[in-house]
Amino acid sequence: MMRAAKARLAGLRWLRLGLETYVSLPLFTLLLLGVIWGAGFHFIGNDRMAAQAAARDSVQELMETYEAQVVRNLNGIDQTLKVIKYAVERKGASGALPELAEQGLLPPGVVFAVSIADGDGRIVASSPHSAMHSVAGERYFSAHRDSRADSVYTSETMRDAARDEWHMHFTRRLNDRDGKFAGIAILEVDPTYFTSGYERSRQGDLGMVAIVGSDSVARSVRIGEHNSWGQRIDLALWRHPAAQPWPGRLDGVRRYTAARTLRSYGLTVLVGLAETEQLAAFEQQRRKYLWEAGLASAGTVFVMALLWAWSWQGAKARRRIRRAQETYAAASEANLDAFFVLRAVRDAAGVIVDFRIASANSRAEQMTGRSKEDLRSHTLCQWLPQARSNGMFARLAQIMAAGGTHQEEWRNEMPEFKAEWMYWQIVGVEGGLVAIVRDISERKRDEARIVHMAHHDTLTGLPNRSLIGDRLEQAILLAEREKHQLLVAFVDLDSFKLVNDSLGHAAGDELLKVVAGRMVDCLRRSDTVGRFGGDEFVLVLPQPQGIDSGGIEAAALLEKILAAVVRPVALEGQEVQVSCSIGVAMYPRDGGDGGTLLMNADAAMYRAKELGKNNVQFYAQEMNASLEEKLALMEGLRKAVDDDQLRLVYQPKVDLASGAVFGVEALLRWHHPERGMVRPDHFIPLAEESGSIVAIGEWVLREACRQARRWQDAGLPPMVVSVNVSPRQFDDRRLVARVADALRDAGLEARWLELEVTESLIMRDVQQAVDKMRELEAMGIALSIDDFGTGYSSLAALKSFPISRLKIDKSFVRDLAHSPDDQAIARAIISLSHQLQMRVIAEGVETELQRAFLVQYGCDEMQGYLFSRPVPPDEIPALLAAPAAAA
Ligand SMILES: Nc1nc2c(ncn2[C@@H]2O[C@H](COP(=O)(O)O[C@H]3[C@@H](O)[C@H](n4cnc5c(=O)[nH]c(N)nc54)O[C@@H]3COP(=O)(O)O)[C@@H](O)[C@H]2O)c(=O)[nH]1
Repeated sequence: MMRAAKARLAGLRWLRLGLETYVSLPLFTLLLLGVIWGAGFHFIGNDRMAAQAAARDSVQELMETYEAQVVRNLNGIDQTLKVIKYAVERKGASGALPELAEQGLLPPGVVFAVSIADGDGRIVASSPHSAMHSVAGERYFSAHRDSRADSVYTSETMRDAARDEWHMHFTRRLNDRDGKFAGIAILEVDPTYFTSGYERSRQGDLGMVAIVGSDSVARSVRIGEHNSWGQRIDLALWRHPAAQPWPGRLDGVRRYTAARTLRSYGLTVLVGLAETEQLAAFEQQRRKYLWEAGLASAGTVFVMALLWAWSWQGAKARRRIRRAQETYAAASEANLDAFFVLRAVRDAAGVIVDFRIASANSRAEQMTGRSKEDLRSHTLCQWLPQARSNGMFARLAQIMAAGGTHQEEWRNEMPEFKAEWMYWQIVGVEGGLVAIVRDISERKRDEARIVHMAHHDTLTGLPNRSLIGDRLEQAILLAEREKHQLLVAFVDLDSFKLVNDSLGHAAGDELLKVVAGRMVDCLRRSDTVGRFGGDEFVLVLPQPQGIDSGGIEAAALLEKILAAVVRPVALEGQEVQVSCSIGVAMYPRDGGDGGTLLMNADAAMYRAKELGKNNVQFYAQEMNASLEEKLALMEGLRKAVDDDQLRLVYQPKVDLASGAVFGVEALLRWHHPERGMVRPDHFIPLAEESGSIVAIGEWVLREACRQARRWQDAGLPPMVVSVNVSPRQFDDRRLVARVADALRDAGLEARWLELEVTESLIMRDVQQAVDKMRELEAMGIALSIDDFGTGYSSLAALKSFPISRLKIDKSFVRDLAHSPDDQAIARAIISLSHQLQMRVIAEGVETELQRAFLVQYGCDEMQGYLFSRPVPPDEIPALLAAPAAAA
């Protein structure tokens, strides 16, 4: 089966190949050439046979004529000899010739010479007269003498003593009355006499006539104008002439020949016509035929070559098109785009009136919900009637006229296509168009999403910094044109960091979303609220109501925002409360451009923070001074370490049970060259913000370790030195290495160093904090939690930390004597610490009441002005030497 199918396919392929003009044309050309040359050679053959037949007829005809002429001549000669014989026998030799001459019976002497020889061979009479001589030695004489035959003897062509010219002798025997030999009558004839009838017009230049004796010696031969004699001619060859010409030995020329024997004279007459001359006309005709066939062949080949080249180009083009079609079909089927091949439908005037759908691929079926057959059975405007009204048809017709490739994107409103956004590429092709159509709805949605994301904050969905800038610029332009004012407010959440650090980022994010929603609810649609970054928001209020009348309404709106933000938010199962500080700048009063307005609103916001947070401040010029101050401090901090402006003071830590100092906390001081002493509260947050805390923290660590070593070297009892570690320091990947370096360089054992980290710091990323703290613990370093109670530590998390000490924040200690809440908190922390097998220390202990309360509830240690303020290192030995504080 398979083989049969293969054979059928191969047959079809050959048939198709055969039908290709570029293949059949050469075959047809060969056939035509065959016909031309076949016909040519056929005609030539016919003409050759006719020419040969004619030549043979001519030679026969010539034979007849020449034979008759020769016979006539010979008969005349014989007649003359007979007359002479009669006259001699009647009158005797001397009287015969004059009488014959007188009677006019002698032939003309120009051609013939007549003589009579007696029985001894002596010439006894002659005409014209010749010298007496003897012919007794001649063969013709002896032949008659020896034979009684009464016949003519023909001699060879010869010359003799009597006559110098070549001549033939025709002789007859003379008898006396008794019948005895009495001599001979001789008639000498010029041999050319027998060939003088040669007609050049009939026989040509190479025709031949000859007479030959029975001895095969030629008596007279004429070929063209040339006469000769004496040659030996093989009469056997001549007597059986072939139908075809043959080359004679005389000159090698091929001739048609004929021969007749004249028995009574012992002669044979020969005629020959040269083949070249007889067939000359035919040869000319043959050449003409060959030329004609050659020309016809060249013409045919030329025309066919042109046709072949044209057809080859056509076949190549068709092959290219077929391959392109196959490629197109395969590609279009595999393509994710829909393909439509459209053929222009034109009216009688050639104007495009519609497009026929010539083909479509599978994707087109999916996109339109119609089968390919269904699509193909429609024109474009039958299928999409609205194509005429929505400009689609006109556009296609225009592209058809312009040619080339066109691409466009458009929002689809035609229900026939299942796509919201579409892209098409239209390519003009011969007689129509190819439309490649793609559903780009998804891409458009992505683009819109990306544009939205580029201009909106992903967390809150509010405009981001870039869009806020745009909106602000737009609002400024509008305000400038309309001569209105514009309000720009910088909103910063208070204590947001605390929430973020303690409850984690997810809770912080949730808080930001809630706060953002509340602010949006407070504003008009024409206002903008955007997230500037972190916990900072910006409000843009074009044409704020009431600004002109003292800003009462705008202020009320901002107060409303303050109130909305401060409302508690439920996060992680607990209620969290944050406030916000708002700074306001007005256009055009506080700035003419967006950058200035934002900067001034930011300065106002900082003033709001300084003034206790949770309030609104309108920008005043002097506010920028504090901003400048902040920048100046940051710049100064960067140089503080190198310029040796930092110092450490140490505050003792006292064991409540023994009253002994067991350790000190290192506290940083900055001796500013111009400002004097700057408190850590002022510069630590700036150092943290600018990143210089890492270098400063390392200096503190090294200096504290060196100081502890100095004290030990000075003979003081070894004690633990506590160093505060800020969040940024703690996040430093090299913290552990830095600590190890500081200990090694100072020569201090790790057990004399304690690191204090805040509760909020370690609760940001519990696992990372645990890992790092375990590394430090492994080195032998103690860890304590500073400011405990201000954050949101979970019991489970606390248990996982390698902490040896909790420090009750001084905010709970301050009112410990009077505040039942603080007392409860302090008691709870003390109890919790002990349950977790940790020691607990209270900071900020200033009074005996506070100390007494702490002692009563089991607090282990204390730190505060009650025992000592932070002091320079050289004062520590004296404090250690003082009597132990009363328990
Ligand atoms: N990361 C670092 N933080 C540091 C470093 N040095 C200090 N700090 C932190 O700065 C904050 C302010 O410190 P400071 O002004 O030194 O105040 C400390 C004490 O002077 C003060 N204190 C001590 N006893 C009392 C008291 O009885 N009453 C009272 N009103 N204040 C008192 O408390 C501060 C110590 O607090 P704490 O660290 O929580 O123990 C402060 O937060 C420092 O931590 C540093 O090198 N690195």
